[in-house]
Amino acid sequence: MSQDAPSCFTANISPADRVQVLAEALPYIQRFAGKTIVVKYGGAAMVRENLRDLVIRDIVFLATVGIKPVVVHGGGPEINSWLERLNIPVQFVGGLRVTDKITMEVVEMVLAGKVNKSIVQMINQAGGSAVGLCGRDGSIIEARPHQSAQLQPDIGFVGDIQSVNPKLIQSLLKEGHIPVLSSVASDENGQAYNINADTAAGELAAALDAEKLILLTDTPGILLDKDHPRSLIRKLDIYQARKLIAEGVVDGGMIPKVQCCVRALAQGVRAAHIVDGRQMHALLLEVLTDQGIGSMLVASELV
Ligand SMILES: Nc1ncnc2c1ncn2[C@@H]1O[C@H](COP(=O)(O)OP(=O)(O)O)[C@@H](O)[C@H]1O
Ligand SMILES: CC(=O)N[C@@H](CCC(=O)OP(=O)(O)O)C(=O)O
Repeated sequence: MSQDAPSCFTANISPADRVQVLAEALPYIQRFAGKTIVVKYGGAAMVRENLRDLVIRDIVFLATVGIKPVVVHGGGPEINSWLERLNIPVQFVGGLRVTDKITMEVVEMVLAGKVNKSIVQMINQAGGSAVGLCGRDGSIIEARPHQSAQLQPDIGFVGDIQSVNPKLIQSLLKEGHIPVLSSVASDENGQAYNINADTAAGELAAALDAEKLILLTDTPGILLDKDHPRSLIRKLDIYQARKLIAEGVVDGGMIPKVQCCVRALAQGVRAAHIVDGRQMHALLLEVLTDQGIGSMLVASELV
């Protein structure tokens, strides 16, 4: 066994058990083969090296068995670190980065450049065929100023999504590539905008009529009490999700995640999942097991 072999093959399990594991995954592989799954890649799964390798391999695994993963990535911490190096202030309002002209340039260089290309390289090295894009490529995402920008003009070039044109992504999927998208987009005049990566993933999932939207993050999922990991809510529908936001149970960075799941579900995505990217093989556990992991949001509990 080579040193690079996936951990599930170097773990101390017998060949018979390995075959058993694959046999149990088969019904899920058959169920999702040919279906699109949008993965928001961020949080610890992107920052910690050991987890990064596993997530990348999981993505390549899904593509290899005929499922169509589309990766939308974040990179907030990487942007922060470059802004600090350049002595540019880092500021957030309501979870969104205040993005003036120079910050926008750094955001684009970091997200569409460094982060995007390093994910592409890792996927290719793991045996997949990744194509890196940002919202500007093929006019995939058209942006407009964030809706609160009129009220808070100094939030700068933060964008909302005006429209999504999924054609380029669909042709890449057809050819067996793994699209990797950063959430930089432009408006009709070519002005660049910085869009929250969760929001971009949700809208893209809707435009692609995806089977699943999976958001990898740094918590077990949606918690009833965010300080108690055991208070995980396993399944909820749009109405319950909205209620949790209104009651303040869901706050901070979890708000845009839950909101983008709700919007994706309302537009026809079959299920949205908020899962713990710190857990090894979180993606495969979500897609290829009955119980899944994390929180699953559906349009209606009755479905
Ligand atoms: N009800 C909740 N359940 C889980 N996390 C919550 C909840 N409410 C607020 N949060 C916060 O949301 C954070 C996740 O959002 P964020 O840090 O923006 O994630 P990412 O960096 O993966 O995009 C959690 O670390 C937690 O502090
Ligand atoms: C408007 C806005 O805040 N954009 C985000 C885009 C990147 C992102 O969303 O990255 P994470 O998923 O790692 O947080 C930012 O500038 O940080």
